[in-house]
Amino acid sequence: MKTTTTVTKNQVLTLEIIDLSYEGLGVAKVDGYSLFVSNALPEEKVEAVVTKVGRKYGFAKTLKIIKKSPYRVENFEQKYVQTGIAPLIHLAYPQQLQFKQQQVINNLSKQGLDSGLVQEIIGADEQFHYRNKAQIPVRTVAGQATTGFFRSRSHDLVALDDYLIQDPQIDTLINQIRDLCREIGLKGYDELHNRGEIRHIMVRRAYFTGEMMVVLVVTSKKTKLLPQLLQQLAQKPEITSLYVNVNSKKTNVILGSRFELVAGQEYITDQILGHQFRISPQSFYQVNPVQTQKLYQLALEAAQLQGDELVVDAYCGIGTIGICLANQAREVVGIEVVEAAVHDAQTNAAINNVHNARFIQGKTETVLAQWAQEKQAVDVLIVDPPRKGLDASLIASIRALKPQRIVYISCNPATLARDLQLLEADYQAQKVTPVDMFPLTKHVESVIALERK
Ligand SMILES: C[S@@+](CC[C@H](N)C(=O)[O-])C[C@H]1O[C@@H](n2cnc3c(N)ncnc32)[C@H](O)[C@@H]1O
Repeated sequence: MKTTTTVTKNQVLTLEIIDLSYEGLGVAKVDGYSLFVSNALPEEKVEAVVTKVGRKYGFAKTLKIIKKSPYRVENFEQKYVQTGIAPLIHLAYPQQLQFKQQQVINNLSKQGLDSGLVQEIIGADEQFHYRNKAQIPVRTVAGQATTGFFRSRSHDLVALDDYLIQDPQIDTLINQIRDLCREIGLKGYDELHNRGEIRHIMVRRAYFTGEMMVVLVVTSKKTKLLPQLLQQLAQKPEITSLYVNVNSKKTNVILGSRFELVAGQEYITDQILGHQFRISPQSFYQVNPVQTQKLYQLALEAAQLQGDELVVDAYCGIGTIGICLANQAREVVGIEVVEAAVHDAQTNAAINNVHNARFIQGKTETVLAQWAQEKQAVDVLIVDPPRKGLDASLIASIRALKPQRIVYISCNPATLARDLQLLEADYQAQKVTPVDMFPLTKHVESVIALERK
């Protein structure tokens, strides 16, 4: 039951932060009411002065925190919160990390797992401008093509020039393409009437080589003014690869199924841990190139390879993890559902002189169910699934295949905890290491080593 109160205006209260809750804000309880304090850590004590007392029950209606916040939320930053680009911008970086670490701990605890396994989160050196990929909507605002981000849970475009977390060279290129659309008279997409010409601009920039890929998502290839834009972009030396993707459907899905190369190469090339990787427009590629190397290093350590193992790299994308560890294993088999990514993986093995890796196109759950039936031997299994985690049937196949070790790379602590709980009868988690791949957002990645009991 809530106790009603005794506070008076100007009274100084000491708020004891008991938890990090809503979007990483510290929670303190005063007279049974929750108060949220930014930039505070659990067990911290924060001084606050009562500025207004609620009339009905006399509780502290507004409080002013006396401790100065190390991070100010200024007006211009609100748009990065409203658009979901940087929902944690109100938190100083150590508090962001603490929030993310707590997410992993809370999810494990909820499933009755040992949260003591959670190691200190690996932070990033760069909080801003780290993303190597952007998919930016183009709409017509006040009669001209405008680029930006949608306000959360809406399709109202907030116009932006600086996207805060993207590579600044990507921002520059997007702004240049937007300006060219304005000059030429190309219109942004009108989703209500399924009209207009340019729907999205997708840009990827390879961090280590500087190569850039542009995909213009258009409503029709026959748009009269489109060739003018393509011609101008084809002359830009910084664009290594230029594609058009046609999406004529009335849908929220960004990309259509058809990609047409307009100029340059079919791919861009980047490097990870000294290996070269070609990336096609349809393929998944990690978005934070600096943190990716730390993530993969952890995965390689967790695999503890001796040189004679058959390693399955499930959900392998363009083959990055398998190729980075191939020289420590007998054989690597990658499994990936997207055909273009499998082709990239095969090419990537060849250009890195990796001869003991092969890649299968298919769903991990289907391929490994077949392997389980055939009683094929797997020594080490690496899984790096999308946010929904592992399919229930895949868990059953893993238990039948009995790999000695599993390395689980997860981008969603809730599905990770669910899956660890399902594997618990046969596998002991050794440690769980969170990695901050996406500073300023609520997302957290983790690497987990599991050993067969
Ligand atoms: C989180 S990404 C990881 C890719 C890669 N390990 C990396 O680090 O770049 C997940 C990948 O799994 C693929 N994928 C999604 N569902 C799949 C499934 N059921 N079976 C195999 N691959 C799948 C996606 O296309 C994507 O390439």
